[in-house]
Amino acid sequence: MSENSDKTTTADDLQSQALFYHRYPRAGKLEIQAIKPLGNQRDLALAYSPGVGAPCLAIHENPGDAAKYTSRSNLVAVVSNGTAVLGLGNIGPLASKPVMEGKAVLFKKFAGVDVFDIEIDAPTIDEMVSTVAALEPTFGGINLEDIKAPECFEVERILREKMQIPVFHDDQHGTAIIVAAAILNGLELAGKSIENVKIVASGAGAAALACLNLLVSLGAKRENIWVFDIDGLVHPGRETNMDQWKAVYAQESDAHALADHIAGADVFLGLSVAGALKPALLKQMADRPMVLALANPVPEIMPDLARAEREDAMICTGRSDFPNQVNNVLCFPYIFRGALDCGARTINEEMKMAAVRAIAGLAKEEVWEVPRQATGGEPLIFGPDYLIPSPFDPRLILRIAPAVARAAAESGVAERPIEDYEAYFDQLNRFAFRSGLVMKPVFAAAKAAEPKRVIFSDGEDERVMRAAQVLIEEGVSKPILIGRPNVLETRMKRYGLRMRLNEDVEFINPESDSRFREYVDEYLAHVARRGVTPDRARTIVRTNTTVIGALAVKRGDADALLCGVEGRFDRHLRDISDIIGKRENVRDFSSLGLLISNRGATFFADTHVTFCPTAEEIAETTIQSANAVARFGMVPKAALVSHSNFGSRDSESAARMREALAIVRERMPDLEIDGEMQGDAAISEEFRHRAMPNSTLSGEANLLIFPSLDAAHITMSVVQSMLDALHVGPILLGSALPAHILSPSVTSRGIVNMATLAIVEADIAQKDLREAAE
Ligand SMILES: NC(=O)C1=CN([C@@H]2O[C@H](COP(=O)(O)OP(=O)(O)OC[C@H]3O[C@@H](n4cnc5c(N)ncnc54)[C@H](OP(=O)(O)O)[C@@H]3O)[C@@H](O)[C@H]2O)C=CC1
Ligand SMILES: CC(=O)C(=O)O
Ligand SMILES: [Mg+2]
Repeated sequence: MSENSDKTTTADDLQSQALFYHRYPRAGKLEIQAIKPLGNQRDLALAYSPGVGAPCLAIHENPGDAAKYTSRSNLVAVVSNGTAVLGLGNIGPLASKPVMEGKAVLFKKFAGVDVFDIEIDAPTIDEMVSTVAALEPTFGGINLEDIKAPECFEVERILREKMQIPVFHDDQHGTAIIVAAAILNGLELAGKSIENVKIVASGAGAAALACLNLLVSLGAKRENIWVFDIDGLVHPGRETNMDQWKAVYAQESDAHALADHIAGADVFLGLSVAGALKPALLKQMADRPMVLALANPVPEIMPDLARAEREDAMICTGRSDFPNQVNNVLCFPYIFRGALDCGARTINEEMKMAAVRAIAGLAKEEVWEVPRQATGGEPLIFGPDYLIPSPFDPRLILRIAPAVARAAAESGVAERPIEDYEAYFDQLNRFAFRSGLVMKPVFAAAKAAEPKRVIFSDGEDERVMRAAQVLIEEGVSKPILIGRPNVLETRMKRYGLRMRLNEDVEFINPESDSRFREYVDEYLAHVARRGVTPDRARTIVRTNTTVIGALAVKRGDADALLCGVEGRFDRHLRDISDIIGKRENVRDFSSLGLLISNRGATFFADTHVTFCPTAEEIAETTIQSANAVARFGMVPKAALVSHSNFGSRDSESAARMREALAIVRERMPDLEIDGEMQGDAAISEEFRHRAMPNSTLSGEANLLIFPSLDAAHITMSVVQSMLDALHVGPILLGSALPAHILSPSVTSRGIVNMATLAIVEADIAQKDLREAAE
């Protein structure tokens, strides 16, 4: 089978999967949701007549109040007349709807911006302008989409003049911003200057001309730019298919084919149609050429064909299945986020330039938490295959939105300039990383903590190494990696990490460490009477990195241990138990899982250790869990959950939960707790009060204690999947010194969270020890 037929099969698969994706389980990609309660007569009276009259009159008196009382300031219209839909051409407004719904989803997911997609049957400039201008009362901004050139230029110009809210033609300016960022970074790598490069553009439409205009304002020379459309070279005196916007780039020549002018080009900019660049032409381009084949969904040249012709080319497409996705999705959600948040009246040149700089700069920062599919699994390090950030980089919003809002304020177009950029950054950070709010007090405590040394058993794992880099940069921890130094060095280089062995990060080499003999002796002291011979102990201490890490913590060479990225939970727990042991007065270990979702933070116990705990063990887990919850700066509210609701069943497990409640009440009288109760009663006070009006638990429980490991683990994993929640944990409870067993699916961010928590635990443990000694 040839390479081409493989591609065809893949393309066919994608088409049918895309149809399925759009059709099931419900047609389309989005819905509208209410964000205020509407559960009773009172709510109805507030949301609708008569209450709704109050905000209406307030807005009538002061139109600015629309930002306070309606969704307008977070609402954007994605408007298309369907005349240039992707590279599919003039397929009309109805057929454009999947693209516009798609843009709406991207706005929402990537930047929290609400969108109504509006497909209008308005093929002329006048129809388009009068329809869109009339929408101003509804929206905080207008994103024009897939409107063909040259009409789009006039539509946008007139609307910008008429409207007091941002009007932004995404295919022009969103594309131009990303293209500019990619080209600036690519030229930097090639050691070329924008003033000198030759640019050949295929396409003279909305996207291509806007890109060229922005490149010119960044220093590119008009005389170095050659533009081609359906009729070939845009040149003076051409009578057909010309307009004033193309004419700006007209170049004198008798030869009118792209093939006549590609020689020596440093940049090919394709914003036209599939297959517009013939592979053989690449041979004539300059050294280290940039090939931006950005037509969607099929580019001007497929990257594998381009690569086959030119090893040294830097290749970008608009697609997510190749490296360097130059697509306006990297821009439009965030430029609108920044513009809406400061009440910008427009999106001006200063704001666009701020976005270019923010995106170009982000590509040079270290990457530590971005899905790899986008680059086919290759490491994301600034270079020819990583000129711009991945669309999934959560930092895009953090870099672009504040830069845009600041530029809006400085250029005088912000109605509500951001007053506190630090608070604004925190707000965006919470959106980008849902764990932000919950983890904030833990990070603050870890930064202030004295003990800093977290030892990582899986020191050679990429996620661990990336997490170590972040921990160093954030000043949270001084990581110790268990790993072979040559492997660590090679991987640091491969992942583009700045940390240096022995300078920023210590290591223990399992194959050779001067402390080996002492570690073996220490290990034997713990396990000699359990059938472990000295020979076996030597082998274990050389090969089992959890044992090495636990020994380091036990001996005071490290303050906390993180292990478990590979291997089974119970085996890691056995090693921790053998070497570090249990805290005084604790019968057994247990574990706590934290889920963070849009609904907030909820803890689940015991998710990993004891299959069917006794009442005594449940009580112990509850008390330890409540103390752990308090470390997050939260007041624990515990529910002992069961199939039984306050004595409604007399089963063995319900009785165990009741017994556990009595023990906890005696040992920790201040804890807000009740049970046994069903899951819905734990979450809803209303349900709880129906069964138990005098419950000693108020509001929503944030700590759910289960009667069995099965129940805890299954509930947590189902809730996590259904709510798309972030998991922090498992948090090991009962260890004499801080140690946690990560799960094999943990992310770098998850490791950072757990290491931070371990530092705080180490700090508390060491303070307790000092107090006890005084
Ligand atoms: N990656 C990204 O982020 C983006 C990609 N795009 C892609 O860019 C392309 C153009 O979009 P847009 O500018 O909005 O559309 P327009 O309709 O405004 O422009 C299309 C341009 O392509 C030209 N063209 C058509 N066929 C050929 C050909 N065979 N050879 C050379 N030029 C040709 C047209 O020529 P003529 O002027 O003679 O009609 C026109 O200038 C689309 O494929 C779109 O998907 C667009 C925006 C963003
Ligand atoms: C990406 C985009 O907006 C387009 O291809 O039209
Ligand atoms: Mg588009």
